Amino acid sequence: MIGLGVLGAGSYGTAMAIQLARRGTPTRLWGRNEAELAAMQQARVNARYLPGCHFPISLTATSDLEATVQGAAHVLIVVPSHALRETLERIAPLLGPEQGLACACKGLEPGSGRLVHEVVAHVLGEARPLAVISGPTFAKEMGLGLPTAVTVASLNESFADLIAQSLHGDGFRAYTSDDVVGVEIGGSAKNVMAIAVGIADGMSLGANTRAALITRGLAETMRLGEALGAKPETLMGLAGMGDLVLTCTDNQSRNRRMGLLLAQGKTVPQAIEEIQQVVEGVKAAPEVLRLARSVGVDMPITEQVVRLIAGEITPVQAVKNLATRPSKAETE
Ligand SMILES: NC(=O)C1=CN([C@@H]2O[C@H](COP(=O)(O)OP(=O)(O)OC[C@H]3O[C@@H](n4cnc5c(N)ncnc54)[C@H](OP(=O)(O)O)[C@@H]3O)[C@@H](O)[C@H]2O)C=CC1
Ligand SMILES: O=C(CO)COP(=O)(O)O
Repeated sequence: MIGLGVLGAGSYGTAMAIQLARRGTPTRLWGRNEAELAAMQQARVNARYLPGCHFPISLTATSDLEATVQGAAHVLIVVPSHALRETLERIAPLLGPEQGLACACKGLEPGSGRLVHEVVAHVLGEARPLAVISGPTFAKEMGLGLPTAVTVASLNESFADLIAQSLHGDGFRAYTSDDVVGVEIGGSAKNVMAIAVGIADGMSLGANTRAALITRGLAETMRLGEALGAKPETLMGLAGMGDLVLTCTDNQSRNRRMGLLLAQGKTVPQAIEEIQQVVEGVKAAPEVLRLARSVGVDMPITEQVVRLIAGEITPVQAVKNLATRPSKAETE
């Protein structure tokens, strides 16, 4: 049985490590806070980020990065997107040539707008196998072992299979794909849409508005995906529509909760302070919009979220701006 090293001991890194270990994969979970990781290893639970989800026997929590990377056949990175480059730079001197990387970060690099696979290529080159993992997967439900499905995408079919097989089983389904860009776009854009839907729900705009935003959010995500070479069926699948619906409709989503708090008149820093975990859509929104503009794609919902986050408009103005757009063909 191969061993995997999971980097990032927040809610999702912990849930991923639990699932791998549950399947019998010897798994080390690395986090940067020495005291917290020692406490986790002792208590067999991540009390801060994933309370109530107990560690299987083959899971070890540690703050020893070198041992985690060098003791693993392959490495799974589950830090927030803004910490991806720093994490890659830290592990670059530790990685062996045969080690593959999987990434479960849902976002774009702040500032550069690079997709996850582009950041990896920029730091480590393109020689080693790379997979990206995405889909409708709230950490808590995964950690509790409730049925869940994800997409594992890689241009290297056998690496996608290997990562999928390491996770698959016990009610957890891992599907494979070769559409890395589609999976990355789906995972990044849905967080922006969840902020939009949270705002609308926070303003009590009703179920019709929610359904319209989700559907038109999917339409603008698919336009962007198409322009970047993604397959439409990926964006209609788990990493697209699946995750969009999940994140937009359930209050486990931190992005949706951000929208709900913005609708109450809270500022972005106040909402982040209240949520206490990463809210990827805040940093992703301007990058998604910039990327869309660079390929000539119109993303009106994303644009309103960007302007609202920047403090340029209020939730009421954002709704008015969307509602007063001229009529057009639905499939345009
Ligand atoms: N939670 C979920 O349900 C899901 C999350 N994801 C994705 O997983 C990724 C991680 O999110 P999630 O686990 O939820 O976030 P959390 O906010 O739960 O945890 C973030 C973790 O990242 C760590 N971290 C932050 N910066 C660094 C850094 N520079 N170096 C090392 N570790 C760092 C934090 O450490 P510290 O505590 O020391 O600050 C913390 O352990 C995101 O891209 C998210 O979109 C994907 C699917 C589901
Ligand atoms: O990506 C997620 C579920 O698939 C988690 O969404 P949030 O980051 O909005 O909590």
